Order: sequence, then structure tokens, then C-alpha cells
Amino acid sequence: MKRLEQRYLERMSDLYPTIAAAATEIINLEAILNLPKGTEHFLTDIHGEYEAFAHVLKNGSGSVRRKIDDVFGNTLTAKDKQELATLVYYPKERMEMVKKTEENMDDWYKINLFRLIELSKRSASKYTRSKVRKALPKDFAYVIEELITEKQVGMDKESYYNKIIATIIRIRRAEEFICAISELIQRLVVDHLHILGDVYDRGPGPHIIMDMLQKYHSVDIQWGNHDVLWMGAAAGQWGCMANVIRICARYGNMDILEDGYGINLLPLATYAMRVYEGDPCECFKLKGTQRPDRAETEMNQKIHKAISIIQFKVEGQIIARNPQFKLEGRNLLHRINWEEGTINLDGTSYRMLDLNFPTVDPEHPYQLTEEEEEIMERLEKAFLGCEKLQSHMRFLLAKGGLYKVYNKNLLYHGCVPLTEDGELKPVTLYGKTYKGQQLYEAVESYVRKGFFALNPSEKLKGKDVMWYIWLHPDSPLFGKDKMATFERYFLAEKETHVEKKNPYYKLLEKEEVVDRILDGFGLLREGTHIINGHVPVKLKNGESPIKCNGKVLVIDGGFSRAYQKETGIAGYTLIYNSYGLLLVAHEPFESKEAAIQKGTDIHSETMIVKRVVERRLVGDTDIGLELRGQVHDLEVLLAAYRNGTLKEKI
Ligand SMILES: O=P(O)(O)OC[C@H]1O[C@](O)(COP(=O)(O)O)[C@@H](O)[C@@H]1O
Ligand SMILES: [Mn+2]
Repeated sequence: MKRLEQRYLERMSDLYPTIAAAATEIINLEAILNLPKGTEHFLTDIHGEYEAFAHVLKNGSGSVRRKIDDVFGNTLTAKDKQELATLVYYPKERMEMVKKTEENMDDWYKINLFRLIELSKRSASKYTRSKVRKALPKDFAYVIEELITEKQVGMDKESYYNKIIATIIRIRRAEEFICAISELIQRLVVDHLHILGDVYDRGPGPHIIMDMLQKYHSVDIQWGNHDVLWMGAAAGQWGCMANVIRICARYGNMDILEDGYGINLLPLATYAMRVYEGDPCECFKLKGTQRPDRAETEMNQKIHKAISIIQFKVEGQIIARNPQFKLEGRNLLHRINWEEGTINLDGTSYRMLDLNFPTVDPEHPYQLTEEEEEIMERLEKAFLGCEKLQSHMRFLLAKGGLYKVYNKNLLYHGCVPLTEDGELKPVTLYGKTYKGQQLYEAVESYVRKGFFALNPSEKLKGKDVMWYIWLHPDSPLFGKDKMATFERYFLAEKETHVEKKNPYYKLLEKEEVVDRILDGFGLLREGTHIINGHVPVKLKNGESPIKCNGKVLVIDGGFSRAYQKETGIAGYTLIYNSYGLLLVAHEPFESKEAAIQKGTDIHSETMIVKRVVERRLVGDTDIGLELRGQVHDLEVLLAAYRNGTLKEKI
């Protein structure tokens, strides 16, 4: 043990070779520990809405506006403040617009450059100089650092800044400079981003969101059920692939696959057009706004039907090869009474709305036709071979997981499966039983095996678990008793469509239940929050995202346009800054154009969930804990230099 410590000190002395070096580092770290904690930004259930996502990312859920208010208080009009905010969000586009009407652009540049410099100064004030330096845009790093660093007293700051700014304008670099400094402000107002899942499905641009996330300075992602579905598809799991394609077809989003990821859907499309020629595919109408192009819509509906039938067959096969999933009850094709055109579910007979299933053999309903088999094989190759998709999935694997504990908050997308009486529900997966945190960890390790295991049977299990996560009643990411896809397509009776939520969602108000979950994750009952998404909070029905006196926050407010009529808003986001926790409710985002033209932000209302008595410092965070550890080690090193057990390296 002694030797180990000695060796560790030797290694540290490579980094801090002298008493002076170790002492300086201790002072630096202590300084960081006393800075205000960085702002965390939480977003969830983005569902492909890339424009609204980009906007919220740019405005930091009101963080830019708050900074503008802090800096300019009553010295700017509300209109000027809004224009400044829009400039920060969309500098290039905004300047293009201003140039059309503004007569004295040089004056405009000057005023706005001054304002932006003041704003960036305030935004940077929370960070160490070295951290700000790392965030500076390459082209203007030196000059921005000059402008935002406090100068010594006695110096004529005013004329110094004036000269720099005049030069920037004179040499025609004002626009590039404004873009660079605006991006810096966006970058500084949020220190770390948490995504609570469901980047994918329903909206048109999940791949664009993933591109943005890959470029973001600091992010973690808790996977949502839709994300895991795409991960399964990317791993070549046929049930996941069929669901992914079905949902794209359902929302008229085939472009995501074809243009976004370059996956060729032609074989599926030609097959669908032939098999369902003359079939109006009434049950497979598209969700959302109907496309103006009738032929395209017709083709889309046929693809929608073709892939749904393939999905029901493929899922039947997955259920058969995994009897331990106990999902036989969800296999419905073989229960259709073809003569009567009905299906019997739990003793009740329902009329099927569609009976044109030319590819289903009533004797072997779960068998794919040769052509379907071939289509799926080609699609599997396409998913596995798509570099962009694989890179997005690798990013999810590297930056994400099923849950995360961060600065005393427990983050996950869905739920912790509970029994009716609020106990952690034991769940058996491939012969082992888990609950709470262990369940989360076991399921996550299977997902990783689905990508990386060398043993083929472990890999297959991993892939099937991704499909399991998508729709199993015991999946912490699904949390409902069944996924009623079949019923929603083919039966008119609404009662068959109901997906009953896990008791988790109604027990969230009970503190003893919430504490039991926290205990299960080894977390403190006091001062910890659970933050999750997944279930839209229907504000207009009086539901609240704040549960259990603020111990639990359910922040899915519906970025997804398709769900906005149910929630009545366009999503919640959460901010955790040095003053406390702020919940922000957003109104629907019209469009990027409107935001630039009219300077309309997403109008948002902020609720304070928790205000801290004393401003939170870096020292109060997880990083702070780590830094304190480093300070401790450095002090041991310093003592070793001073008591003669270690020599300085000079
Ligand atoms: O409304 P859609 O897009 O058809 O999706 C409905 C399906 O989506 C789910 O709600 C899952 O998606 P969420 O994770 O977004 O809730 C299923 O429970 C349901 O069957
Ligand atoms: Mn979800």
C-alpha cells in the first residue's frame, strides 16, 4: 500500500515537479471551486423537431434573455433587448435582414458590437480564463479575449475598445466577428446539456439533431425508447428495423431514411405498390398534415401497410424465439377469424377494419414471403452499412446510457417499474431477476452487447433486448402494459387501444415511493431530484410536471408537434443554474423564419422549482468533488516535498 502511494506521488511529481508548481495548482483549483456552478440545460422528447430544438439550444431556454436583462436592465427597451437576443440566436440571417433597411450599417455594427461584448463579458464571468479560452472561436480568439478581460485601472479602456472595434469595422470583418461572438455567447450560457431521450421518430429531422449534438460542447444522453428502437435497427434487429420504417412511413418521413441516411427503400416501395395495388389502405393513413402530392401519399400508405404486416410477422418470430419474454399474448395474426372477419381478444370478438392481407398465409401467419425475407435482408445490410447512422449510434453509446446521476439528480427517460403497492418490481430477463438500479444496469449492458459482444448468442440476446426495451411491459423505457399497435390500426373500438401505464406514474406523488426509488439507486433522500420525460404532461388538463413537492419533475411537454394538441404547450425544459432549478414551459415554435423576421422567441414561462439560499458553487457539484480530491492529493504531494520524502524535479 505504501509503495503504491509512493508510486502515485512519483507520477504526480512528473506533472507538478516543484513545490511552486504544486502550490500554484492548489490555488488554481481552489479558485475554480469558488466560481458559481455552470448552467445545466435539460431537454427531452424532441422527436425529430430540429428547428424547435435548435432554437431552444440557441436561447438556452431563456438563459440568453436572462443575461441580457442582467446586463442591460432598464437601459434598453424591450424591443432592443429582443432584437439583441435574435441577433445572438441567428446572427447571419438577422444581419442579412437588417442590411435591407438600415442606412448606416457601420453605426449599427458599432452599437451591436458593444452590446455583444458586454454580454459575452457577463457570460464568461462564471468561468476560468482557461475554460473561456478553450471556447473562443479560432479566428478571433485573441481579440475577443482582449475585449472581454477586465483591464487594469488607470488605462483608458473606452478608447482602447473603440479603436479595436473601429478597426474590425474598417477592415470589413464586423459580420464575421458578430457571428463568432454570438456563437460564443450561446456556448457560454449553457455549460452542460442533458438529453432525457426520444430524439427520434415522429418529426422530420432526428438525424439533424444528432449532427447538432455531436458538435455540442458538453452533453449526456439518457436513451429513450425511440432511440433504442433506432439503435436496434442500426444493429440489424429486424423487429426494430420494421418499427423504425413503419413510424417513418406513418408520419410521412421516408426522407429521413432515404435522404438523411441514404437507405434505399425502393425494393420495399415497389413491393408495396404491387401487393396493394387497388387497395386504398384506409387503415394506414398518414399522421399529421396530409401531403399535397396524392401519388406520393398513396405510395406512402402502401409502404406503411406493407411494413406493418412485415413487422407483425417478424415480431411473432422474435416472441417465439424468446419465450421468456412472455409476450405470446401480443401475437394476434393467428387469432384472426378469416371467414367472419373478426378477431377474438380476451373473450370479446371485434370486427377487423381491414382484411386484405394477400401476403399472410392463415396456416403460417408469421412466415415472411420469400420477397419479404429478401427485402428485410437488403434493409439489414443497408442499416448496418450506413456510416452516418452507425456514427450517430456510436455517439449515443458513448455519451449515453439508460440513466445518469449528475449533481444529485437522477435522470432517466421513462420509469422505474413498480408493483401496484409501490415496491420495486422484480423483473426477470434471461433467467436472472433484477429491480431498480440493477434492472437498469442489466438492460443497458445487454444493449451494449448487442453492438459489441463477440459471442453470437450474447449478441443476439443484446439485439432482442433492444426490441424488448421498445415495447415490453417491464421495460423501464416503456412503462405500459402493452403496445397496442395492431389494435390501433385494425379495430375501431377505442377501449382496445388503451395502453395502461405502470403504477409508477400514479405513485409519483407518494414520497415514500419516491424515496424507495432513490434508496434503490443508493441516493440521498434529501436534496435529490428525479427528472424524467416520456409521458406528455397535459398542461391544458391541469396536469403538472412538478410531482411530489418538486422531488420529481416530469418534463415531457411535447416538442412533438403531433402531441401539442394534447399537451397544450410545446414542451418543457429545465434549467439548473447557480440560483436553483427553473422549469420553462414553451409555446409552439412557429418557424426559424418567423423567429428571425419578427424577432419572436418561443414565448416561454418560467417557474422556479427551487431557489437555493446561497448561490451554488462549482465546489458543490460532482466536478467540485473531483477537484477537491485533486486538491487533497496535491497537498499530500506538497507535504512529501516538504518533509523530505520526495525530491523536486528541477
Ligand atoms: O402516436 P403514435 O406515433 O402512433 O405512437 C403511439 C405509440 O407511441 C408510444 O406512445 C411510445 O412513444 P412515446 O415514447 O413517445 O410515448 C406507444 O406507447 C404508442 O403505441
Ligand atoms: Mn418515450
